[in-house]
Amino acid sequence: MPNPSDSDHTIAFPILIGDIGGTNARFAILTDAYAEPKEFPVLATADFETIDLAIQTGVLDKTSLQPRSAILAVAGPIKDNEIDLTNCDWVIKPEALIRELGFEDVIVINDFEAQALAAASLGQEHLEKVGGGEVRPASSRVVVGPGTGLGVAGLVHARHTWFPVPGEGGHVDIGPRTPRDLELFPLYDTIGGRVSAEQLLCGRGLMNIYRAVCKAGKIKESATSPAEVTAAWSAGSDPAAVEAIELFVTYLGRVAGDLALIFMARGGVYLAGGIVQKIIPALNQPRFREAFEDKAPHNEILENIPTFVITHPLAALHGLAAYARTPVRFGVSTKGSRWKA
Ligand SMILES: Nc1ncnc2c1ncn2[C@@H]1O[C@H](COP(=O)(O)OP(=O)(O)OP(=O)(O)O)[C@@H](O)[C@H]1O
Repeated sequence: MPNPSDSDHTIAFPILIGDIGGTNARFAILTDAYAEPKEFPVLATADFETIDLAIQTGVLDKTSLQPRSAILAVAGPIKDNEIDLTNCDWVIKPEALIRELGFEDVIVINDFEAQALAAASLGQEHLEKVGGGEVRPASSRVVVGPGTGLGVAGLVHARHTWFPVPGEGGHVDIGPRTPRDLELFPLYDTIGGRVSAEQLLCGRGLMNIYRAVCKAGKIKESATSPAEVTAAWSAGSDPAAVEAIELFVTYLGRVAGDLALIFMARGGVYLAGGIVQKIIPALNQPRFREAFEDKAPHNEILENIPTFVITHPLAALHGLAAYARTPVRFGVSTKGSRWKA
């Protein structure tokens, strides 16, 4: 049974931290609050039948350290004793991890909650600023990450503590705003009859935009994957790919601006995930910030909110490590998501 309370703020070292994505799982062990995490090679989730096997083979067999606790960030709803991951076949069974792998304490959190912890703890060297505005240190922040899906989390500062606010913000509606949008929106694939932000702002979403641009211009599609669209944009070899990336950053600016308004994120908006790291020059063109700031009557608020690309390659693990070192700094709720031996 998951522990019903979240009043216990001690997590015993060594602590295994893990970021379990749809495609990749990344693990590290923290031996104490001061040491750098010992990282292990990134594992492809498809290579292991279960997470237990991945932890045993990819981590425990490679070290003499026996972690006492585990903190795992996962994409998927955390409920019950069996946690189904959204984009891969693994099912996390914390009680089995305790029984079979010798953990005393297992905490499972949402993957974007981990990204929010990263946004609270990453230094300037892991952030690339896009546009103007300055961070107000104790103000709310927002993390938006186009990846396999569109992840969103808020980060609220109160009582000297950072509270991550996980949610399903990637599924908000996005509507047409320009004459070009009015041509393209009817061509976008919908979900349940609507264009949600995630329909446009993730790997699959980039393809959705690309296909619509090709269809509108009666152009033959040449790119067949998001990576091919960004490669063709970067090389300037396919005008449809160039427009698709321009629209992608415009829509990202629009949604990021909305989220900044919702959280009054004067502490900044942090763009996470693999895709944004590949399109930083496009984000630096004026259209991303123009869309972000185009929020009458509140343009001025948005002009003063900074936006950053998170460039740390293992940002979620970094966030988990910060939490593992000093859990009291973060108001992470473990109610119903913590299991003890
Ligand atoms: N070069 C690229 N340009 C644009 N999109 C890409 C590129 N390479 C991969 N993608 C797309 O990025 C998405 C994956 O995003 P990301 O790397 O952030 O992973 P994730 O959702 O966090 O999951 P995981 O951690 O398991 O990889 C996929 O849709 C993929 O097609």
